[in-house]
Amino acid sequence: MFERILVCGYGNMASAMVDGWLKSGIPPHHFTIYNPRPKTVPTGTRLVTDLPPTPFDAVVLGFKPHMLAEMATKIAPATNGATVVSILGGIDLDTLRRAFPTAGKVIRLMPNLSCALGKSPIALAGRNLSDRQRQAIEELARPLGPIAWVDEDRYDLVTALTGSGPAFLYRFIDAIAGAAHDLGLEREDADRLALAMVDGAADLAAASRHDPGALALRVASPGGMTQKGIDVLDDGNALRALLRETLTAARDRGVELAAEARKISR
Ligand SMILES: NC(=O)C1=CN([C@@H]2O[C@H](COP(=O)(O)OP(=O)(O)OC[C@H]3O[C@@H](n4cnc5c(N)ncnc54)[C@H](O)[C@@H]3O)[C@@H](O)[C@H]2O)C=CC1
Ligand SMILES: O=C(O)[C@@H]1CCC=N1
Repeated sequence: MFERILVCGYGNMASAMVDGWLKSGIPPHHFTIYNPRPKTVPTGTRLVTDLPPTPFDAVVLGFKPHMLAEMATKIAPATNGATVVSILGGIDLDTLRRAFPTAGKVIRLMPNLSCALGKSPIALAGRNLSDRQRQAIEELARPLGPIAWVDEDRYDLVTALTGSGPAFLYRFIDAIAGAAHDLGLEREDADRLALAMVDGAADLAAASRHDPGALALRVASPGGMTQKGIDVLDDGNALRALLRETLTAARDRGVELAAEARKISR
């Protein structure tokens, strides 16, 4: 169990994680938040703009990948013997280990913004972990959403699907509402209706014993309206091909980020 947790970099993602942890009942005094620019942090957590000399059980890396080299030097003392938990897109375990040679274990943890609700899929990767270490990581990750240990060779793909995925889905919601507006709905009404539709449809799919492919068929009456729309999405496998391209581009950027970080950390 990690009790002294340092969160380095407190932006969109790290703050969503802290919100999720606090909502799950972890006491706020477990968290020290290190951000050079003062921020509003949840009551009971400690905000520092200089690193304290006290030891930590876990250090969460919540800054941008390109800052790794600079941050590794800066926060090295805090990582001594601690478990380093990285949410940095693309950055692999070897690079993290080189950046934090005195850390206990280094772990990759890929969340998304739904952490704040405890509903983010959490991808984990780490090496040579004892059962106890694995358990401690899982205990930290579980309040944020359902966890999955992932082989590192698939980690960037999983990141594209679950870490970047909300952005793709938000674009879809925006696009379907925009399309309805183009065709005559007030934009505000289209936005509200599209979001409510996605909310209900996702809840239903999560609760259903049918997979989304089968659910689509339950919506589409033969010869009806929905099927005509599905035919457009399916024409030439258009939607699937577009999403394959989308995931490939995101995944491959992870490979580039890793290569850039390797150059710097040598
Ligand atoms: N935004 C998202 O949905 C997801 C982001 N990630 C990862 O999370 C990390 C952070 O991304 P975001 O939260 O989106 O970025 P962000 O820009 O919102 O947050 C970065 C934070 O780092 C802070 N920072 C800047 N210089 C610093 C320094 N010298 N020391 C400590 N903190 C410093 C900034 O003030 C800011 O609060 C990235 O590595 C990204 O790959 C991973 C999964 C999803
Ligand atoms: O865009 C990024 O690089 C990060 C990784 C997954 C989501 N945000």
